[in-house]
Amino acid sequence: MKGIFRYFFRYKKITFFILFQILFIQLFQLLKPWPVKFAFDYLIEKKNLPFSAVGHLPFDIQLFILCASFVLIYFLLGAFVLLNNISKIYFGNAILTDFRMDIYRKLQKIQISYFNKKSSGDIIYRTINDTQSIQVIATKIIFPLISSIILLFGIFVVIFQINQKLLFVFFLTIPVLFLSISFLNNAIFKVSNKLREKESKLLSTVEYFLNNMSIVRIFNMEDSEHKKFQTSSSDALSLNLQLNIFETIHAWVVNVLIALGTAVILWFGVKQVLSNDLTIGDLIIFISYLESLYGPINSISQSISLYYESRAGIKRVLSLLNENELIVDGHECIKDNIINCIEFKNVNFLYESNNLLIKDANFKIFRSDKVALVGKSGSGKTTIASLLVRFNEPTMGDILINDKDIKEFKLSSLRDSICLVGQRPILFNGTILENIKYSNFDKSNCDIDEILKIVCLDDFVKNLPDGIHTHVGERGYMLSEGQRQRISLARALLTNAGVFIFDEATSAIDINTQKDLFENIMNRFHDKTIIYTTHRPENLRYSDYLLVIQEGRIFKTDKSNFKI
Ligand SMILES: Nc1ncnc2c1ncn2[C@@H]1O[C@H](COP(=O)(O)OP(=O)(O)OP(=O)(O)O)[C@@H](O)[C@H]1O
Repeated sequence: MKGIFRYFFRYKKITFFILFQILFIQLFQLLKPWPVKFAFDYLIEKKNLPFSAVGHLPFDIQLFILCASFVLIYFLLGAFVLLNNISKIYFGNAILTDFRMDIYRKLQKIQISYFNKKSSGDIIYRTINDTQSIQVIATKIIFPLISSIILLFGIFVVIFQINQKLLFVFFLTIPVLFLSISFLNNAIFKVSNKLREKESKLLSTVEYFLNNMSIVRIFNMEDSEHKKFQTSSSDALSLNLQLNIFETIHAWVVNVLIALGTAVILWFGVKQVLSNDLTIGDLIIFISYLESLYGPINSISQSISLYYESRAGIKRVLSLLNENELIVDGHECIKDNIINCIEFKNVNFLYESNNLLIKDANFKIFRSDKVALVGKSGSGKTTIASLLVRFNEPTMGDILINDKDIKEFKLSSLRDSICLVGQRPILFNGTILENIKYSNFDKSNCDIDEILKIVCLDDFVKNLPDGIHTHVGERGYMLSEGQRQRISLARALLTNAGVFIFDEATSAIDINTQKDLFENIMNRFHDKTIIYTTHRPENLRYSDYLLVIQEGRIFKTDKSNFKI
């Protein structure tokens, strides 16, 4: 929990402002029944009010002042509550935003392999839902708890001053009220937690169907998916019903308990009034305070349940924040994105709990080399590519860029200089142009038309009704896989990187187009270093030499000596 208090300290001023408002709100809460008390104990008894400033004024003026102060108390109370709510909403949202931003920044720094181990749903849930616990802790636990303690304390002080004999009734009422409310609150929390689980299950059922629609249809699983949805829906419905019943019972029990407490106060109070130990006005204050006991007691009981619930959420978020599979940023820049030499020095790599995948890799790649990285499926080609852009770190050994440890370079500079195009093209829901321009277009030496020609997309784009402004749909699904791959390539080639890595980036493109594409790229970018992985023998010819991965070992060989 300590980890979250620093977020509170960031907003010290507003925290004190809220505490100041709470103090005034509780003061006005305590003052609420007092004008009525003075009306009964003084004016109705034809006595002057016991305040020197107003006690000598005519009766009507005194009555008017009493009525006006009654209205004024409610007016000021409302104004402070309004101010307090606005401040709390601002405060809660500000710390929530900070908390989420820290998580998001952290996510951007964690090694990519971490995300392969975790479900993305879990990470999204932690980032969006679990983080809300900090807002709950601030606005629904800490501040209400402070308000309730102040109010309870104030009530005790006032009652103690008026009549100590009746204080025992309060002592009796509070534990009974607290235990009953806590019992019911617990039941409500349990049901509402279950309801939330069911609702999130409902959401994942729909999400699963949307993401896997074709598989569901191919294997005729519609009925089974529909059943899953139906079960979660009816579970959610019955839990909703239970929740409403519990909430109604809660209100009912609280009202009855307060009525019981009031009855006891009336019993003893009336007797004391008759024996002149208590005034009618004091009795009114007692009854009014008894009613206002419900608010703080309910709030304390809710705070306890909420605390346990939020603690679980906060723990989950903090475990993400404390994740140490971090990629630490360096300080150096790669001048003009020029990489003269990439060197692997005794590099070993293994994914957590797997066998050593890369064993003692030693090789150098020089500026403008064209390198084919080959090896059978699962041999570690993509892994080598991911090490070069620091998506993952070597388990042992060093990667040197221009004779310096890769870790010394700023990640942004490294990734400006080495551009990776992965196996699966990733497009956004936008136009072809927007997708291509996602890269650092302003720094490019090429223009869009030239790049479209290089990746053999010019004719295709020209024939589209909206040309380059055609929308590609969600994840680019309105295009073929080969077209998506070529847009991904165009996006990369528009950068001013010194090294391009194409990880089977043309695997879905037909052989003839692929040939033109490779030739175009090798001609236009002859001065750049190009590393590409491939399973197609005909692609080897574009390389100067091969890097072959075999059983974890990497060796350099001439393309004529190698057969895929
Ligand atoms: N995040 C991960 N966690 C654990 N193991 C992984 C992870 N990513 C890849 N692997 C394993 O590492 C090995 C190498 O994977 P990699 O993707 O580098 O192979 P590849 O040579 O590129 O294969 P392909 O030619 O099929 O694309 C595989 O056995 C794979 O199962």
